[in-house]
Amino acid sequence: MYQYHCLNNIAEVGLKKFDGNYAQTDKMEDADAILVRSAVMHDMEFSDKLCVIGRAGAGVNNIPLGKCSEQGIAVFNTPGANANGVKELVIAGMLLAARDIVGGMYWVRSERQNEDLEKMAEKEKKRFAGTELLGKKLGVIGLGAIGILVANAAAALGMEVYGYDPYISVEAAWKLSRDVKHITDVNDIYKECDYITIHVPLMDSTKGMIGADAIAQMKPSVVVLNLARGPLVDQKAIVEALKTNRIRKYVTDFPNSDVASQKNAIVIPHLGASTEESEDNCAVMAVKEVRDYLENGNIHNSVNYPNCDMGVCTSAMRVAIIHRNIPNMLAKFTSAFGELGINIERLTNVTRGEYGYVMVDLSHMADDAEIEKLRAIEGVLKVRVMK
Ligand SMILES: NC(=O)C1=CN([C@@H]2O[C@H](COP(=O)(O)OP(=O)(O)OC[C@H]3O[C@@H](n4cnc5c(N)ncnc54)[C@H](O)[C@@H]3O)[C@@H](O)[C@H]2O)C=CC1
Ligand SMILES: O=C(O)C(=O)COP(=O)(O)O
Repeated sequence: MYQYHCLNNIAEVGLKKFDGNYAQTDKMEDADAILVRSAVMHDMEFSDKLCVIGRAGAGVNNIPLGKCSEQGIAVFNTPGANANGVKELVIAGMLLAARDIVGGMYWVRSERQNEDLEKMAEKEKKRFAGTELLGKKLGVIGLGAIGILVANAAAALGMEVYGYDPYISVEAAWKLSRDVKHITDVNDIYKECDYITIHVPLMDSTKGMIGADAIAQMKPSVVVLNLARGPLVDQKAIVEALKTNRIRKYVTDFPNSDVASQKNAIVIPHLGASTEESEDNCAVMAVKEVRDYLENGNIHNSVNYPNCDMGVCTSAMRVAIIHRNIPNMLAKFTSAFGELGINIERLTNVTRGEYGYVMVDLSHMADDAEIEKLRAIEGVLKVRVMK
């Protein structure tokens, strides 16, 4: 029986994918698996029992990846599962910035008892007028699951789309509309575009990517959209730009009081992935990944360990070993099984950066004392047994 713990609300349709071999626990220390959305895990301690963290979503900056890797805990996310939800909010964000729709709605509400409302609206509407998206230049920084959908949708709306992503995957490039102009210098986006939207993960290398230098190059009429993570945009620089009308609008999904206090900020309470569809997609995908890892040792969409798939185990026993990616590890494992007189029927060894992962299907069961011998090998971080 496996136990899982939820740090956030995870959609029911996903939790239902756990079968009778799983029970939910309120105690994190008892869990084999944790499911999480945006709860910040950096100060949490993890028990030796914990094997896997499933992030029902894309961003993993709330999870201490280094600590997890060192403790042999696999971390998964759900690539693309909420991308459409975010894309739709980005399009909504551009439309909300183009005309003062919200200001206009508040004005109507404030005058709702006025008998002359209909007539007054025709007089006052010029205060809320704006521009159209058609023909405007949109710069998309980061062409992953979300950036691609935004770029393609904007192109379909008649925008001239500039796309920048020096690390774009081949699969992503295939999905991109041929109308999107390939930009190799992000400064061209800053200089040329009427709308700029960022869709990169928050990492040390991307923190503050849009800062005072980038803003200084932008047109004063620019709308900057950040539905990726607050700190990707230097908060001091953007507040200053809003205060001095150096930019037209800042649309963000990440509220803080400095930004929310600015007249030209459109601030949303992190709703990008908060649609029924995205929540369901993420939960189902996360539970599927967690189950395949716990039951079969297979790794798909991990953000800290290499992918590995040996299907379902048909041998007497499967052993999965997370280890440091240093010389001679595989030889140590195979000779350990040899000394125990256990035949290896199938073996996969994959590595990613500092870590390696070995799965072996064995001809007969090893006992606990024999498995302990594997755990004692220097460089081994975690050993799991699946029968
Ligand atoms: N507001 C919300 O509710 C949501 C926000 N997000 C945020 O959006 C981010 C992106 O999500 P996805 O598109 O699903 O991720 P993804 O991993 O599919 O795409 C990220 C893209 O950024 C690119 N990239 C990385 N560094 C870059 C750089 N320095 N310059 C340009 N491109 C760079 C990568 O090559 C990749 O193509 C997430 O990491 C998360 O922080 C994601 C989902 C929901
Ligand atoms: O998937 C992401 O990166 C998100 O930001 C969505 O976060 P949430 O699951 O809505 O707390």
